[in-house]
Amino acid sequence: MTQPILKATNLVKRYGRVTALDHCDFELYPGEILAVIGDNGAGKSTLIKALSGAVTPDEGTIELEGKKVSFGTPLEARDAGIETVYQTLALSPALSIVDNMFVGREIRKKGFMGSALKMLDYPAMEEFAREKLSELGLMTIQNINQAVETLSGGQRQGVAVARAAAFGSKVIILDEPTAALGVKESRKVLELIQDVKSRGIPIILISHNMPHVFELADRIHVHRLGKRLCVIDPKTHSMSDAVALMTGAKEPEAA
Ligand SMILES: Nc1ncnc2c1ncn2[C@@H]1O[C@H](COP(=O)(O)OP(=O)(O)OP(=O)(O)O)[C@@H](O)[C@H]1O
Repeated sequence: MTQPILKATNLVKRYGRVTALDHCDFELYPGEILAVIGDNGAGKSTLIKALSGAVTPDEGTIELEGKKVSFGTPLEARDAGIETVYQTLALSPALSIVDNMFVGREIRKKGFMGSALKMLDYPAMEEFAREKLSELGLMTIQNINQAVETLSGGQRQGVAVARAAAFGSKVIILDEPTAALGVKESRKVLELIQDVKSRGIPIILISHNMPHVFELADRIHVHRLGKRLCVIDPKTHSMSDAVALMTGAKEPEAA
């Protein structure tokens, strides 16, 4: 079998007397969409935070492309090629689309103007943003200098996913990408996720929306009580199987 691109073994994370991750294993394979499902409080967010450098696990190991990694901050994970789009979108509403795409990694002008005066190369940034948005079919956004607060929820999510796809060279993590969206907007974001997958970037999708999970996922990681209970194939399991496993109404052997 191919090597996982991202793998975690025996992750433990405790918050006082709460064990949010209880010897949890995880694998993401190249090119796949892996959904992570689980009841409220099962530990999905903590798992994703551990994989993306937002929390440091107390025990366990994480490997990216077969190499052990230990991220002290989300920035370190990002630099290693893991991009996360959080449910509470980390976009700055008052800034433009271009500015949001480049926050923290702006392109400087070449030579002295860039290195000493720290002047930004706006034309280059605009060109890059336009290219990335149009690659993902997001060019219905007319003006990339418009403030993000003037966009619809779906368009905002689109910008956040495009940013992740533009910079996330190895793994993209999407935390509830359709949670706040209407039917039409969700549809666009689902298509966008398929587009990102077709570019060969593997995706971890955390979602409570079973129809969306079953539409997109190649495999489904079922999380219960702080650990991976099982991985199911959406082609051979039903949504009610998944929910029963998630809630403990059913055990994996009987699934
Ligand atoms: N910063 C924290 N401090 C204390 N306890 C925490 C913290 N973060 C998470 N927990 C606890 O860890 C457990 C797992 O939480 P987590 O948010 O990972 O679950 P989840 O599966 O993502 O839930 P949801 O679907 O509701 O978002 C919960 O009992 C939660 O209360």
